[in-house]
Amino acid sequence: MGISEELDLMPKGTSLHKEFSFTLENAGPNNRTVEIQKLSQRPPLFLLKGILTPQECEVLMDCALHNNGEPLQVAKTRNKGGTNFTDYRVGSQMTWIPNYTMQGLKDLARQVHATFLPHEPCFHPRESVEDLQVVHYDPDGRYNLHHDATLRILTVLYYLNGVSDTWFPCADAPEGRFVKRQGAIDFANYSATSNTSHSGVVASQVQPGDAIAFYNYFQDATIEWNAIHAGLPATSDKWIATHWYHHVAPRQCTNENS
Ligand SMILES: O=C(O)CCC(=O)C(=O)O
Ligand SMILES: [Fe+2]
Repeated sequence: MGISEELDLMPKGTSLHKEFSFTLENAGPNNRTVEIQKLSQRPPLFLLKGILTPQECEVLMDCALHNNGEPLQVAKTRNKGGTNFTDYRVGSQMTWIPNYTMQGLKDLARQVHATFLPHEPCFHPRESVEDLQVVHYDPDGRYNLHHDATLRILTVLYYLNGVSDTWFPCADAPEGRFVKRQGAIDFANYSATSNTSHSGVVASQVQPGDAIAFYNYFQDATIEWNAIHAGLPATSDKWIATHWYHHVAPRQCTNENS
């Protein structure tokens, strides 16, 4: 389950290039060469330079804003009992773009899958990748520290307007850096504020159309807790889109799209 040997063995800080070929709603070139740079080993975290064009980002934001005429939903805030963290977004609105409704979106998802999950037994889009979630944060909106599990083995997060600042406080941290208690992580030492100095890795200074990809599980299907992350307070309006990939057990494979 999970990462290819090629991506796993890449030293941190190095890059490789992959060809992608898709067209989102006729908004951009078919072929593109994407630089994939490794930002950390634990979790395996990658920056994808220019996987979308700025024009394609506009198409996605526009689609999210006019989704069937429905307004974006305001994300709920849920207090997880304790004052240390709220496991939800603050100051944001979101919607979903079904993968089958936008030309090229399925192709994008399929090609990302082929690069990042080559060992998965098959690719059945309706089972292995969720629809595209598009989120808008107001200035100062944020997503407090959390882990994307369960079931989501790979997260691919597209930065649509060049505002990023996704923080991975435990990236490449020594074992035991985080504390896991009674099934929950103690996040007390990691408040997602903009004025602390940030340990680990912060995905920052991206261009519209750059993305990050990271694995939430080890190959043996145990959870990679070092993948916890937060969306730091947005410095201005922030737009992201996310595809979450799931493991598909072999018995679920069908011939369709496999
Ligand atoms: O906004 C960000 O930078 C992170 C978003 C995130 O972690 C999520 O949507 O699961
Ligand atoms: Fe997340």
